[in-house]
Amino acid sequence: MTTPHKSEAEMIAEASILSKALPYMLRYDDKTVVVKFGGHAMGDAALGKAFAEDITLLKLSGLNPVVVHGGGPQINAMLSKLGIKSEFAGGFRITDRATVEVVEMVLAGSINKEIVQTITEAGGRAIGLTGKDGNMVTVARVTRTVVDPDSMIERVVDLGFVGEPTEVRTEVLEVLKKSEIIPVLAPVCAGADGETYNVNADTFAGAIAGALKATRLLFLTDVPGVLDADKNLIKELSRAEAQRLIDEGVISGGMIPKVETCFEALDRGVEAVVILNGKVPHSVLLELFTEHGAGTLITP
Ligand SMILES: Nc1ncnc2c1ncn2[C@@H]1O[C@H](COP(=O)(O)OP(=O)(O)O)[C@@H](O)[C@H]1O
Ligand SMILES: CC(=O)N[C@@H](CCC(=O)OP(=O)(O)O)C(=O)O
Repeated sequence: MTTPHKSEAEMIAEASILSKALPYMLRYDDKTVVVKFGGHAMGDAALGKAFAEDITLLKLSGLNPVVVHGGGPQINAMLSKLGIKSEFAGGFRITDRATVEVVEMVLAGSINKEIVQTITEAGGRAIGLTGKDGNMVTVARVTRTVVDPDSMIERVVDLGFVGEPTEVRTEVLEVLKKSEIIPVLAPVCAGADGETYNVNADTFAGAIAGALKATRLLFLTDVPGVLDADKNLIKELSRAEAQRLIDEGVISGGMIPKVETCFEALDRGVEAVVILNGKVPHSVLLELFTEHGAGTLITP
């Protein structure tokens, strides 16, 4: 392949674009950014490669990126292949013993290692871990209260082996921060009862970002951000508006734990959270290293 000849003006224009990243690199130098890569944003090899390149570039630029991944659609595909039925309540998968085994296999086994490998191919160094490793995240069993938007009747749902982080130990992540290695975390954790728990990846990312007092928590999903009833992007979302949209059913499904996590993470000391479209190539770089902030910004 031959590189097309470029004029001096074109080369200067390229250098000028690169130099525009400098103020952002200085702003985020040594800062922790937790990036949650949702299962809906994955699936396309080119997008995965662009994501891995962005994460590698962040680490080499002096930031401390921590990747948390989901894999809901991939778990669905494996469960249906195995003939196991699955249901959600309030955005959380109702998880019996057979399901939690599949969740661990898909998240910690295939998806985690695939992301690690893609980062390696991009020139970075990554290590795949779950909440169990280094006793990083312990969880307690949760139930979920679901409100029917038509009748407004509340019911409590037992979710089975679904956990909520109760304690986060950051030692391993602190060691990795000082190294060249990027942590890639799968939201599978142990409970104090010795059982394995399925943790929603958004909830897990929020707990990690809170414990690390991250400067930014980015949620990469498959929509431009939080949308209103007319499907328009909400550029900045307040706590009161989020609650109203959840109560009205405008925010539903997987967007509920995402939005709830945003506010919990801010309460724990995260500076700002952004929900953005991970289907846009290099969305992480665009969000952090350019002035083109996209998506829904959530600040205290
Ligand atoms: N108000 C809303 N704005 C945007 N997306 C919403 C809203 N309510 C529900 N959703 C759904 O939330 C989905 C994103 O959450 P989720 O399915 O958990 O994705 P991910 O795998 O990225 O975590 C969107 O694809 C959309 O279908
Ligand atoms: C309890 C619960 O719902 N766990 C999720 C874990 C994966 C996840 O959250 O993946 P996404 O980020 O792609 O949605 C699940 O079983 O689907």
